[in-house]
Amino acid sequence: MPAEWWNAPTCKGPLNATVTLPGSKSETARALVLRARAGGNIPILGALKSRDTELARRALIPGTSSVDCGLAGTVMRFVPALAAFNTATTRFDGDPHARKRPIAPLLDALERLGAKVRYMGVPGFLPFEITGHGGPYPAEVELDSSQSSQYLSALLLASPAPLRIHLTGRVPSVPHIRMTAHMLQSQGVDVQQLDERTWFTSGALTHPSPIRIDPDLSNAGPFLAAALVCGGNVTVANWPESTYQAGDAWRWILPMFGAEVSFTDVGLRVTHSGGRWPGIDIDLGDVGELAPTVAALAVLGESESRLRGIGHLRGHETDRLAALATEISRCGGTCRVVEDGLVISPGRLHPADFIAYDDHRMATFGAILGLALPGSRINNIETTAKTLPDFVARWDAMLRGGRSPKIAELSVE
Ligand SMILES: O=C(O)C1=C[C@@H](OP(=O)(O)O)[C@@H](O)[C@H](O)C1
Ligand SMILES: C=C(OP(=O)(O)O)C(=O)O
Repeated sequence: MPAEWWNAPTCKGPLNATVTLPGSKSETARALVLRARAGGNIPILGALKSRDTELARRALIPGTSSVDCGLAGTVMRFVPALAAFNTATTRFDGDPHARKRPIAPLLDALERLGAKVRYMGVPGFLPFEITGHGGPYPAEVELDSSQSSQYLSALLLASPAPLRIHLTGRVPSVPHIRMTAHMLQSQGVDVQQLDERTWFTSGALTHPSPIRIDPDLSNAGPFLAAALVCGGNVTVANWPESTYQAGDAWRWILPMFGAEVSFTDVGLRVTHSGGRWPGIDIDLGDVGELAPTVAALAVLGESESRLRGIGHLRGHETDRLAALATEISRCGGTCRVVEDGLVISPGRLHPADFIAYDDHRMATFGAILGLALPGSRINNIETTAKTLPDFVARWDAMLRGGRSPKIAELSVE
């Protein structure tokens, strides 16, 4: 456990802040894969630079034979799919917990498409080697998509040839699949959902075109949640009018906790009288990555909350259901893990030393609770750099009522 503990700041009064956020992790990961497929021939505007996206950039350098996935689901799912359609052998490994994240259903599908997979540790998990072949490839493949939407995104993003994908499980995180389809379509690929269980891609990128990345709306969550905990208002700048990001769901989730949400000239503004709201009953199956932030608000609620549809969070950066239950009880709340989610009840809350589990969203979960529980600390707050560099500076600026560190110009790469 890191020796460094971060003293989580508390609310000093109602907020009045504007927050700027860097680009979406999910959009950047897809853009980097598409650019690699186009031989580097796609300009990307406003890409995120964080641990996950730097790992993706390195993994996608032509000729790479050994890929460090870190703890990035996007790297450990998208890049093996690319490797299966190339003729070399590529080795994959990652952080200790990445070796526990599920991937076998995707690798099984890649084997059915002709790739050779050699597990070098526990079968079904990192580390492994993939040897691709130059085709021709089968035109259809079955995929068990129940554990992660990233398996289907990976096949759609990587396939160079027409492919029908038959899903044998329920797919979580549907907006992420739609984001994949939309970004492929913007490069001239014909991607269609043929029926509830079948997807089609035409494969070839026929019209490589520039990609613009919007701010990361999932990472907007903790900042917007602060407007509820402290009262006042927080505006996240440059909120897109239309988007496939999961975090756009904050617009309907936060009103369930009594927040007012509106668009201003600057972005999305969330206003709340502060500190009191009822528990909620919510299916987060489409937007599971928002669950830790929703859970933090549920802990502070005045009645029971149920977070449903998120059994697959057991395979995220950590087993998030177990981690949330442990951390909620650490600060005096009550949390029961059920098959598809969490039941959170009010308790006598007190400050706590929250553990981040190398999970950016568990770290920000602790930061939200820290606002309300003076004296709380979080170990390894730096783990937020997985998707949000400068989290602490942005959090402090928000609490001071200022603007976040400026993102001067959206860089083009
Ligand atoms: O494709 C993506 O960019 C992602 C898909 C989702 O994964 P799961 O479907 O595994 O939850 C999401 O939770 C993750 O943060 C990012
Ligand atoms: C599940 C997440 O990430 P990953 O892309 O590593 O799966 C997340 O960011 O909440």
